[in-house]
Amino acid sequence: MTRTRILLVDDEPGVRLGMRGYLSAHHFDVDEAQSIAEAQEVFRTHRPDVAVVDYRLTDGTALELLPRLKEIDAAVPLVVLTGHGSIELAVQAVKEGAEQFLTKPVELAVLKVVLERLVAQRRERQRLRADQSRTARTSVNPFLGGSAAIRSLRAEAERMQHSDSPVLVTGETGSGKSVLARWLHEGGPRADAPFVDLNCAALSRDLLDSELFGHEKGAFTGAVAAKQGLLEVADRGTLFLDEIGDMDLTVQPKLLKVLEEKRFRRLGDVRDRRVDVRLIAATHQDLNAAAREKRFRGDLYFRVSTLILHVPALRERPEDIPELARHFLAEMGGARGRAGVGLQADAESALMRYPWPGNIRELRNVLERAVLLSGGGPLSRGDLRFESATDEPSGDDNLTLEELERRHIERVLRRENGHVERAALRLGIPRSSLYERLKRLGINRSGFQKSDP
Ligand SMILES: Nc1ncnc2c1ncn2[C@@H]1O[C@H](COP(=O)(O)OP(=O)(O)OP(=O)(O)O)[C@@H](O)[C@H]1O
Repeated sequence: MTRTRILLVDDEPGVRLGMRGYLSAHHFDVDEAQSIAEAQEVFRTHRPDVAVVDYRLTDGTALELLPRLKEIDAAVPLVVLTGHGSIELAVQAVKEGAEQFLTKPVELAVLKVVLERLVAQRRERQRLRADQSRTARTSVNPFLGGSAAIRSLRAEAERMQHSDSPVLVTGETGSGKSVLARWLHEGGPRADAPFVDLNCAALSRDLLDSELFGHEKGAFTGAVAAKQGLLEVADRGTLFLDEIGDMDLTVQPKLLKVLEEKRFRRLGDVRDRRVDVRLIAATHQDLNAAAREKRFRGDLYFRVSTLILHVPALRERPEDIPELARHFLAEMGGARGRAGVGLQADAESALMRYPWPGNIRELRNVLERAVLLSGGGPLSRGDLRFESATDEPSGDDNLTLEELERRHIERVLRRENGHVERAALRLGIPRSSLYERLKRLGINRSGFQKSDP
């Protein structure tokens, strides 16, 4: 459970001391301010979860302070304290944005309950906002299968789950990097705070900037209202940056600052805000090479790759495929009222031999299509339509060189509709040499010419 930060605004040091002592003993982190000016400064930089404001301050009243705090961050609940228990003041304070009104002397146990309730409501709102920023997903077990590769991934991931250091998840597209990131969050100490998921490749530089850091009203044309960035939404939780290798070079130093100083600035703002997030980044690229080639900042690379988890490609762990396939079939069959769709032996071995360039995502798609199109009963090899250009399982390891050569030439001829010159170009050999091989291998090129227009 992450600790709750409270800002106490009161001009009497004795009152602050009493409240601070009680709240600190009950696991709150307390910041203090004694004037309107100081309160704004501390509120902006320390990002409290709730602010408790005494009505009367040396340089004004809570009614002046509340709108200014709301302007800085409207999501933070405000509690107003007064020595004059007047309904009129309460109404005014609520109008100015106070969530709660308490009369002095405050019963500390009551204050604690009020604060806890406001914080719980705020976190729930944050969580809802975070849910909207990503496609809804349900928890998925990233370690299905018993291969040595997946067992060792699990052991490493378990060691990292309770750390606060950034994690870089590497692996081919569709191998389950996002699933692993979510698992790290859900089993870790930040699980009750949001998991915010942002794909750096999907957004233009400017959009990424304003999505991540937020902006102030008027920061650019069209910024008609201030907007919280996803960093703020993820405060206390986990920020998952997918495809970090595609993050624009101008945005990278700002992210580095967040990691090093736990501070950031909204676009158009003049001051920094504090934020506490755990970063998990994912990439299918070789980020180290990108850093060497200056396509990615070296200092950011070192920072995000403190811990690295590599998700193995599916073809490197074919023994896990039957279990994954059964998992998907049970899920899909259940959703379509066709419980227990099975796999025939020939289908299972075809799945295990196919190279899966799109990894688990592709496995899921192939099975989904097969379940939709098959007539019922266990799936056979004939029900499976593989997506890659090599529409056959490769099983290359068991082929002779001659057979491999034959298959490759046939594949290229098929792609080039039997056109020898183009096929020779693609194979990188002279046309005469391709004719010679066709003859030697007994391949009839006319069989690859498409008769359809
Ligand atoms: N262990 C798993 N069990 C069940 N489904 C999984 C598993 N791993 C991945 N998937 C599913 O496969 C698909 C791809 O997973 P995910 O998005 O995590 O991959 P990725 O490596 O992040 O892909 P990309 O590089 O394209 O972002 C998703 O639909 C996900 O639910």
